[in-house]
Amino acid sequence: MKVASVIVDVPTRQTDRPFDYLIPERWHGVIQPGMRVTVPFGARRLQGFVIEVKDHSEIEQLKPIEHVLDVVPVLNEELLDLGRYLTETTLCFAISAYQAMLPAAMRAKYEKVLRLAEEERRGELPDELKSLVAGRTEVAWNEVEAAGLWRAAQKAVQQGVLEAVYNVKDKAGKKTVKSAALAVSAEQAEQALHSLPARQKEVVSFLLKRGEAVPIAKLQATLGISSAPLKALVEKGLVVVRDVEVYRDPYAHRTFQPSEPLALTPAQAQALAKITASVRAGEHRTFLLYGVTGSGKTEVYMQAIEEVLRQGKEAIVLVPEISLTPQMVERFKSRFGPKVAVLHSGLSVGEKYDEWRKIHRKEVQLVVGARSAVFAPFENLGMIIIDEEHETSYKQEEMPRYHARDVAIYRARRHGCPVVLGSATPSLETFARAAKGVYELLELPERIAERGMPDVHIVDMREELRSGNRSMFSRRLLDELRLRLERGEQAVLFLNRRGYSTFVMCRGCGYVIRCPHCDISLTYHRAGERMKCHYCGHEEPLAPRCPSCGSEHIRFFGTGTQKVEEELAKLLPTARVIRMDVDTTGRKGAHEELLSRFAAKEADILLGTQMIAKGLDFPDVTLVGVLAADTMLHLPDFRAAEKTFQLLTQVSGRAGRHELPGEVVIQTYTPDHYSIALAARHDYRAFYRREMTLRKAHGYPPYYYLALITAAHEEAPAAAKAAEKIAAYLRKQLSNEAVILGPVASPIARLHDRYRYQCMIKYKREPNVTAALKAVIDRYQADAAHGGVTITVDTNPYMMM
Ligand SMILES: Nc1ncnc2c1ncn2[C@@H]1O[C@H](COP(=O)(O)OP(=O)(O)OP(=O)(O)O)[C@@H](O)[C@H]1O
Ligand SMILES: [Zn+2]
Ligand SMILES: [Zn+2]
Repeated sequence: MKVASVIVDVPTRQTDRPFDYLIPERWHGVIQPGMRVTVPFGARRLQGFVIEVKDHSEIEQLKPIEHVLDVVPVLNEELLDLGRYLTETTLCFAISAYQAMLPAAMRAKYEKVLRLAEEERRGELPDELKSLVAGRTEVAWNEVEAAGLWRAAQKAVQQGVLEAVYNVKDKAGKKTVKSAALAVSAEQAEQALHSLPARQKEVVSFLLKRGEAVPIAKLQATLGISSAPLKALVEKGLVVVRDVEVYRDPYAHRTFQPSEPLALTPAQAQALAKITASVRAGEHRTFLLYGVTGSGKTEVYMQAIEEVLRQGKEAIVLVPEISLTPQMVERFKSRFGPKVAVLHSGLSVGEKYDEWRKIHRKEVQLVVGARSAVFAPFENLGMIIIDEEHETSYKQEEMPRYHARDVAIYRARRHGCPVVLGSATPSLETFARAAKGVYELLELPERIAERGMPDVHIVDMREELRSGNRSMFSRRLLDELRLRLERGEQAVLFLNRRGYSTFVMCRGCGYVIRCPHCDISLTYHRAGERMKCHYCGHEEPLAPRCPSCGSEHIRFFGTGTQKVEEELAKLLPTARVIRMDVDTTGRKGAHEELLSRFAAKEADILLGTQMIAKGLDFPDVTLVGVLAADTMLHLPDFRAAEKTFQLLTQVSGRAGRHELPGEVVIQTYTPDHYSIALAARHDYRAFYRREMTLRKAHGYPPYYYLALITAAHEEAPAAAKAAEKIAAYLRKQLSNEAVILGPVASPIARLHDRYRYQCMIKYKREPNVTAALKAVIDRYQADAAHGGVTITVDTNPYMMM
């Protein structure tokens, strides 16, 4: 008897375990762990992943597997284990973990076919398949299944004669081109040659030389012929025209100048040597490459990757979605050409699937991609790089709530290879580990070519107000902008809109009202004119006057890019402005187009949000302006200061990266705040020390662990009651050292028509915590089934809302 353990595609607590199914005889030896199947489940038929194949089961009367969806496993053993690890550490359902590893196309509607890999290999097909395939290049999966040719097909796929392809129903793009190929054998074609007219002869010789189908457009262009000779050849039966699949290549219209490795600076060489030593030794290590902006981290990555490829291994480079700019992609494409696959959210479902398939079939050795690229199904990993490792987008905010850094380290340990975390502003967690020697610190303390860091001027907006300037532009920033226009140089203006507009700040003195217990900003609630702490529930009435200076200018903050653009048009009517925000970059390719217009100097000022903070490298940008440094500083989030420091440093880093020196103007109401003052001085270490002291004092990471539990329901009292019950239960289960805050209304108190309440656990050593949280999920999700309350648990929260 052969039995498969299957994780079915129903993300609920009750179904979150393997179910056993009988493997029918015809699939013995065919079904392997990591394949997807369909199985009967109650009255339904469900998809699922086979995670184990065994010889018997405790269960009697097993139902058989109905269909097999894959010809070869889509998840290898390592990824199956990784799924178990994610289930344990993030408390997700196993099915969510496995789904997260596959491209969306494999969850979408598709039609599966088996396709001949190359015409020449038709002869290698086993006889029974040969007659089924007959003259075709592909056959539907159902046909193979109906003919009972399972095993033969699987073997042919493993030998590379056939390929299993999911034809995704994708509107985004054509995936075939009309191509011409010889319809007869090479000998027959050569014999026919001398009886052909000149033009036709050229075509046949060309096809003979190429030995494969050639797109018709290309054929005609290369030979400079009309369609007539082709038509004639088709009529003679010497040539066939057919649709040939091409990968949807989002970069097809681009040509990449090949780039050569640069001669490294001593600091770069030293960092590289450490990394490559670890690659060659095949040992797992985690490096922190801490290099100031413009210090040449990318060059170190690229040369380290070269070593990995020389070893015959593969590499993954993770880049935050937001900095996966055409510029960044270009650098890797130029260096590594067709060896690179690129994965990011701008690709259509079909394009992503094509890139994934290149990896699965080992046609590429390098992946550059956003968070989920960490699951790239390489089997011989030689290195994983995480660029801008401090970015919070590496944490997924839905199930499985994984952090790419943890997944990278898990995989690298398994493959015996290094992880390289790179940043100019490492996260506190990471720098603390490097300081303790858990990670190895590699430093690039200076910019390339002895270029200095840009001069940063802090402008006190309270002073502007006092001098009667009510504009969102300070006099200093406006003067600097004018100067750039005169000199024909470029400027980048940054407006942070991720900020919340509900903190309460005095425009007179910059004072922001904070929770006395948690050291985070209080949030303003219009109902009842109150201010609340979203960690511990502390609340107080809205102050009519500033508690610090007595001013009545206590107001709420926040303005949009569009308003800034309008004001710019008034103040600097001759300036050509490109605005980049969610509104102007929604269309596919818009992002790229706007940036290339700026690069071509079709504009003087690039005005934008987060999306312009990173990865950009323009030679003529000599001024960076930050319009409101405070917005992020006062998020109700204990990482607000860290995020502010990182953002200011990254934005400033866009200035003066080439010959021309750069200047930065930061406008703020709180010029003395350490995160702003230290960012202006480019002093990461001082910031690190200062922030660590505060984290320790208030019991936050990296000194403490956090877990966030959120209960949501259409009715507020139901959500609140569930959160209360959970808090009470956790207080009983955990030791006195664990602090359980709340329940309180979440900062985003209502989402998708559901009210949200949360509790936060702060703990240091709490062996019981995973079990307790699992129990919470079990108990309250069972309740939820009738009550409608949903519980989410985040064991390493980054979104504190
Ligand atoms: N060894 C080198 N010699 C000459 N130029 C170099 C060298 N290394 C890097 N560069 C160039 O220096 C510039 C800055 O490098 P890069 O963009 O890699 O910096 P970075 O550390 O990634 O910066 P950021 O963190 O701001 O993105 C690039 O234009 C790059 O081509
Ligand atoms: Zn004040
Ligand atoms: Zn509080």
